[in-house]
Amino acid sequence: MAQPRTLYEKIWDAHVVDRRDDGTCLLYIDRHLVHEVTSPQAFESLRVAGRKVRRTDLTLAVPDHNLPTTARLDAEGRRIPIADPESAAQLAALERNTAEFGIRCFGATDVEQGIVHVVGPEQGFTLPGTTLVCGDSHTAAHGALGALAFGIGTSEVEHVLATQTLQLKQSKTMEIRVDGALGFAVSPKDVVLAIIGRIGAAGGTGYVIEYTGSVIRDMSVEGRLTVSNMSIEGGARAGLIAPDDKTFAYIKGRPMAPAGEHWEKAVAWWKTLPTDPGARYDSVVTLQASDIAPNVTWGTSPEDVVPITGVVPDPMSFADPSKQAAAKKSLDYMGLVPGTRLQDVAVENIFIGSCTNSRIEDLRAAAAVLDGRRIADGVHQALVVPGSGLVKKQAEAEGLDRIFVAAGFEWREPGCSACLGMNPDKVPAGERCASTSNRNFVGRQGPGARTHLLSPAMAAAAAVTGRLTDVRELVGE
Ligand SMILES: CC(C)[C@H](C(=O)O)[C@@H](O)C(=O)O
Ligand code: SF4
Repeated sequence: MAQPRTLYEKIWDAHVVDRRDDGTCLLYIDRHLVHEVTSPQAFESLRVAGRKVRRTDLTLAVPDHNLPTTARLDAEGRRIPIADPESAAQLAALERNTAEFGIRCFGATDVEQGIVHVVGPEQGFTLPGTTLVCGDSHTAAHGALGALAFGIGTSEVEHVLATQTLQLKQSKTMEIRVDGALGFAVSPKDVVLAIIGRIGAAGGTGYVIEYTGSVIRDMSVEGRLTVSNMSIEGGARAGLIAPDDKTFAYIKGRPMAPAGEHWEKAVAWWKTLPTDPGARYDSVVTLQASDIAPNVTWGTSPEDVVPITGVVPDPMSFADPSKQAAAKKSLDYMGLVPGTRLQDVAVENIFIGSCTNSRIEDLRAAAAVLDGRRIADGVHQALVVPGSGLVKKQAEAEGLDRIFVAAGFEWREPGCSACLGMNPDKVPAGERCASTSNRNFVGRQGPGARTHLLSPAMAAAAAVTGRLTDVRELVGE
C-alpha cells in the first residue's frame, strides 16, 4: 500500500517538476494573482529581458492596496483621478502592464474589483489541489479551499510570470486541530487569534499548517478563509483546510470554476486530497473550542491576544526576557497600563474590512450587532469596507448598507483601506482603532496609530459603546 500522505504532501507531489539533491524543487504553479504593489518591478524586468508572460490564462490581476475607497466615478460617470501621485502611478502601471502582457485585470470601477484574496475565491479562480501564489503575505487565505497557497516576493513574481514555476523546498507539516463547538458569538476570527496566541507569531516558521477538527469542519467557507488568512501571522508558509462538500458547493457555478464534465472530473480528484488516515504531521497542536472566547489584541504583534474578559498583561508575567522587553515596548506604544481591563479601553476608530474579515458573513455579523443601534459619541471614524464589488452588491441587496449608515458608519468602495496605510484611509496618530484586520504592527494603520484586532461582531460592539466590549454582553445570549 502507498505511504499515507497529508493534504499538503499530495498537492506538493502532484506539482514537483524537478528535484535537486539538496531538496530544492521546481514546483509548477497553477494560479498567479497579481496586485499593484509587488508587480511593477517584475513586469519591468520582463520587459527589459524581452520575455513574455508564460501563462496569461492562469494569471489574474486586481488593484486593491493603493485604491482610495471613496467614490470612483463622478456624477457624469467619469473616473475621479487619484490624488496621491505614487498611488496613481502604481495603479496606472498595473493597468498598462496587464494590457501590454495580455493579463486579465479587474479595473477600479468593475464590480469584480476587490481585495485580491477576496476576489480569487469569489471568482472560482482559487481551486482545491492547486498551487496558488501572489506577491502578498496573506495569500495563505486561499488554503481555506484546499489550495497550496502562499505569498512570494517580487523577484519570484517575475519568475512565475516568466516560467509558471517556482523554486522551493518542502516545508514541515503542522496539524492544528480545534475540537468541540464554538460558544455564542465566538467567531472564526476568535479561533485564529486563539491559535496565534497559542503558537506565537513565529510558532509556524518552517511549517505548512493544516487546520482540522470539528470546529473547522463546522465552519463556513467564509470563516475558513478568515482562519487560513492569518496563517502568516503565526509564521507559517501556508494554512490548508481539506476540501469537503461545503467547499465544492461554494465553488460550483463561480465564473472561473470548472463546469460540465470538467466539474465532475475536478470534484472526483478533489475528493482524493484530504489527508490519509495514518499520515503523520511533524507537529500537532490541539485547542478546545470551549476555551475560546471573543478575543482582542493588546500589543503590536498578533500573538499579543487575550479574551475580552481579560486585562492588559504585566510584561514581567512573561517568562522569556525578550518577550518581557517586547511587551513593555508594545504597551508604551499602545498607551496601555498593565492590569487595565480590556473593556475599559476607549476607541475612537472602527474599521470593518480587510482580506481577513470583509466577506458577506463578516458584514452580516457586524450589521446584526448594529441593527437599531448607533455608534458612540467618542467614535469619530467608523468605516465599513466590503472586500469586493460583488460583496458590496450582495450586502446592499440585503439592506446591510442601510443598517451601517443608520448606525453612523461610512459605507465605502472595496479595497485594503485602513488595513495598512497605503491609501487615504488611516487612523490618526495616538488614536485607537478596533479593527477586523490582521496586523497590529507599529504604524500599520498610519504613523502612531494603535490597533486592536478583533472580530466583526466585536468591532461593531466597540462602535456602539465607544470602548472594547464583550459582544456577548451587548447583544445577550
Ligand atoms: C503590500 C503587500 C506586499 C503586503 C503583504 O505582503 O502582505 C500587504 O498586503 C500587507 O498586508 O502587509
Ligand atoms: S487587506 Fe490588508 S492584509 Fe489583506 S492584502 Fe490588503 S493590506 Fe494585505
